Amino acid sequence: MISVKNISKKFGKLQVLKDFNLEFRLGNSYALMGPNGSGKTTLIKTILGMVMPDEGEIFVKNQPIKGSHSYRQYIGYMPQIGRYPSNMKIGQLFSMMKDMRPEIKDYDLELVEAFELDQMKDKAMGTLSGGTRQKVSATLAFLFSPDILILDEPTAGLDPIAVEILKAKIKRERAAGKLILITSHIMSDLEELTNQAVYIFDGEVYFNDTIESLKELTGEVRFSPAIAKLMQWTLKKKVTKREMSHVETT
Ligand SMILES: Nc1ncnc2c1ncn2[C@@H]1O[C@H](COP(=O)(O)OP(=O)(O)OP(=O)(O)O)[C@@H](O)[C@H]1O
Repeated sequence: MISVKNISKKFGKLQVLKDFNLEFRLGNSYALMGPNGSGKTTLIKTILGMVMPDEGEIFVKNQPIKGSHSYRQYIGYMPQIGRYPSNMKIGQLFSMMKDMRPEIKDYDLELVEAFELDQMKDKAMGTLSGGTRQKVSATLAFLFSPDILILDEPTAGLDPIAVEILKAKIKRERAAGKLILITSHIMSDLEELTNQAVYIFDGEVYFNDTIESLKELTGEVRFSPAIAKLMQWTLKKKVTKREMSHVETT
C-alpha cells in the first residue's frame, strides 16, 4: 500500500533519514518508534508530501507520490499538533473540510458523536483546550473513512475517557482492514494497537518486523521491556543494524 524506497533526508548537516526502505501493508498496524528527534515525524511528513526527500521515492497504491496530490485522499492524518485558523469555529472547520471533498457524501461521524463535538460547534478553534483540539484532529482524520490512517502521537493530551474512545476506534478500523501507522512514546498504547514494529535510530531503520519477532530477538515476553532493551542496545551501540535484523533474514 505504501512503499518507501531509498528515502534520504537532511536538514542542513543533520542526516535525519538515511536510505529508508519500508513497506506498509493494508490490514496491518505499525508502531513507528525511536528516541525523540529520531525522524518519525519527518518520515510521516515525507509520506504526506509535506517534506521533500533529497533522494528516493514513495509509492502509495503503486503510484509515485511525487508531483501528485490526489493520493492524499487515501490518507487520514492526525498531526502531533493540529494548527487551525484561530477564529474558525469547529462547525465551520468541518464544513470547510467536507466542501473540499464534494465527491464524498457519507461521513464517519462516530468520533463527532463520541467526543460530543456537535455541542461545541460554535466554539472558535483558538479558544479550545489542547485536548479538545486533539479530539478535533482525530475526528477529521477518520471523517472520510480513508484506507490509510497516519496518527502522530494520537493519545497525547487526551483525558482517559477520550483515550479509550480513540483506541477503540483505531482497533475497529484495523479490524476493518485499514493500514495504520502510529507514533507514540506510550508503549502500552502501541502494544494494544499495533502488530508491527519499526524502530528508527540515528537516521536508520534498525528494526522492521512483527512485534512477536521483536520479543524473540530481545528475549522478552512483554512489549515494553522488549522496546526498552532495543533502545538500550542502540544507545550503547552494542549491536549493529545488521545484527538487529537477524530475525528478519533467518
Ligand atoms: N523543518 C525542519 N528543519 C530543520 N530541522 C528539522 C526540521 N524538521 C525536523 N527537524 C529535525 O529533524 C530531527 C528529527 O525530527 P522529527 O520531528 O522527525 O523527530 P521525531 O522522531 O518525530 O521526534 P519526537 O519523538 O520528539 O516527536 C530533529 O533533530 C529535528 O530538530
